[in-house]
Amino acid sequence: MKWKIGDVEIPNQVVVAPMAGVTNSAFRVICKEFGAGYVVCEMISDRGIMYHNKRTLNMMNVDPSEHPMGIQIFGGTKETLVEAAKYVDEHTAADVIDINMGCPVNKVVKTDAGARWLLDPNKVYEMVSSVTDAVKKPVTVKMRTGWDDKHIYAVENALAAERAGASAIAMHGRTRKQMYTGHADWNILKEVADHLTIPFMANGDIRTPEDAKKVLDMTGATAAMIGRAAMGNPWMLTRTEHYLETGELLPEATPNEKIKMAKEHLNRLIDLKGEYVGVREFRGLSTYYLKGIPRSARTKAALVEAETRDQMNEIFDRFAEQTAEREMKRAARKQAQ
Ligand SMILES: Cc1cc2nc3c(=O)[nH]c(=O)nc-3n(C[C@H](O)[C@H](O)[C@H](O)COP(=O)(O)O)c2cc1C
Repeated sequence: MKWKIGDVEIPNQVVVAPMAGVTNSAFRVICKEFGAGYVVCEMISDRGIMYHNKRTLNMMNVDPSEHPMGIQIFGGTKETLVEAAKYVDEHTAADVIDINMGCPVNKVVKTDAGARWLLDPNKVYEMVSSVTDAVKKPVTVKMRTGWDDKHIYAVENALAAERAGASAIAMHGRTRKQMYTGHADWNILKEVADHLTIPFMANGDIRTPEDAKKVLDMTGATAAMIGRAAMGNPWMLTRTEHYLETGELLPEATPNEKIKMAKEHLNRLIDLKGEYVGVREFRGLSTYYLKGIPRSARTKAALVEAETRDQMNEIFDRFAEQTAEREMKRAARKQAQ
């Protein structure tokens, strides 16, 4: 099902959540190739943009195959967010500007950024309207449900952003205090979806294609925003898109497919950031590709210590051989029975 953020057409209901250290351009392109309708970059500091920090500006490079995509900014004051949004509007190829109102980490909320905004719907209105007034691209906001269970202003904050001219809202069904513990509360997401007239992306704990269908049916959200479940598993996006369209569940990727894709992801990250940084950033991501594959613990431990592309590739190749051998032995045993 197609939908729109402002005048930007999104071809389906599968959205990849912004994830720092994960949704850089290398991974976003992969997500697009695996069927995501819309992707959001990792959060980018408003001050980094204002001071033209080289690393920050590099984070905003957009590959032509990524569209439609959003660039997410975070910051603690209206003025700095407006300046950063204007920069994204005028100097980047992003289709959408997203404002982070969900980041729970101390370092961020201490500067009044991220989830700190959630404590005051009036401030949300004021800041979002200043941003929407200043830019041409559609503006969206990604929120959590509230600060803690005593300060849940999910509906108020979402409506404030809508009144302020936001073109869509995404909401993670946890409070700031929860961080990543407990469960995402899809009931609150339903309440928000019931009140909004602009498109709404439901987020939190969508782990399978069936979960995506369930959250869409239950909340009436426009799209399902998927974060952790896509890490090391872009097939989750293809499978979800296909399931939502047809009701048919495609098979999961085989270990061999996963290893091949991991190597491809590593190559693309190195193309983007060079071998030294690419390998180090891929250490943490590499293990997600092996999640759920039996006897991968030692391989994971080796990957997080690898120093070069060749070392990583050798580790992956050795593991692929071992897995294939085990598979052959199992098949032979089965035939002998
Ligand atoms: C490693 C990681 C980095 C994240 N970085 C961001 C970020 O930069 N901006 C943001 O709005 N949310 C960020 N999030 C939150 C996700 O976008 C999402 O809201 C959360 O993971 C819940 O969705 P999930 O259950 O599908 O993972 C991050 C989450 C993870 C796991």
